[in-house]
Amino acid sequence: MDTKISIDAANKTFGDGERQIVALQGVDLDIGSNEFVTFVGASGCGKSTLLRCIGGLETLTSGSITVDGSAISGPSVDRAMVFQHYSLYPWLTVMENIKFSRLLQVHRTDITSADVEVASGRADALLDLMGLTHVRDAYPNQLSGGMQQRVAIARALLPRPQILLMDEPFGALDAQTREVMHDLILHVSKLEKTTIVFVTHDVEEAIYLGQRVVVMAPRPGRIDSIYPVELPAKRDQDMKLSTEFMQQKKAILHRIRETAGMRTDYELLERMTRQAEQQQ
Ligand SMILES: Nc1ncnc2c1ncn2[C@@H]1O[C@H](COP(=O)(O)OP(=O)(O)OP(=O)(O)O)[C@@H](O)[C@H]1O
Repeated sequence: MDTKISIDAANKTFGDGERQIVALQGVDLDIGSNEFVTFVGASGCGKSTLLRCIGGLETLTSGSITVDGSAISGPSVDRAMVFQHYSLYPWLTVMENIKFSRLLQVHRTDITSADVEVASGRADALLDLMGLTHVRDAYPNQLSGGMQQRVAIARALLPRPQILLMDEPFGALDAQTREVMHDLILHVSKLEKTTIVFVTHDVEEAIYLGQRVVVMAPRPGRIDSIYPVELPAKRDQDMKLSTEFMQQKKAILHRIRETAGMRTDYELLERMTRQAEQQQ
């Protein structure tokens, strides 16, 4: 595997003393070039923290994260981030939102008008790819949630990032739109050879998209287990109905529940219901 991102003994703590939270402890992972890795795990197991550290939005307490062998020292256009909430500028049109970061840079001396022209051509191509050409002059509040998220993805892809970091990007979308977005992002990752690190709560989504599913565990946040996905590279929605898919989904869900120490005490619930009925 040609390693793109190397995470080595990564630790991250927040606060100190009794209030100290170990968000990440001893995380080791190599992510390959053009690999699509998905992260799942119980709430608070450090998924977003790890993603933010790769994005350079947080710094590790100890350990290191390198990209192509160089330690990261902050955010970079090579590592674009997409979050659950679209964070588009409501006063800018779709096209202006996509080109916003480029427009901000026009005063930089190392950016030529030719660069801006290339970016404009790429913005047109991305609009087309995302099926947004017909709404290029619309404002965000005139778009559906799925369309807004497509604008946010096009904006992230404009500088041709080598790495795309996605934190529950489709969490707020309905099931049908989410399926469309899955096939779209798989298509983009192949076309652009982007390395994608994707955090989700949806195990089905994690298996469908990922070449590997990393299960994290909480308190302290750490990698619990890694599941290679054996599905054919060219995904098809019907694969979700296959026995292999179902079995892997079941195994991962089971593992997440175990790591979270979650247990539904049905007996207690039944006793409480009976007591309440007797008191009526
Ligand atoms: N800025 C911060 N200050 C203090 N604690 C933080 C901060 N960011 C995260 N944490 C804590 O670190 C732990 C890991 O949080 P993180 O958001 O990374 O988990 P997560 O797996 O993404 O959770 P979820 O699935 O609920 O989004 C949590 O206990 C959280 O409360």
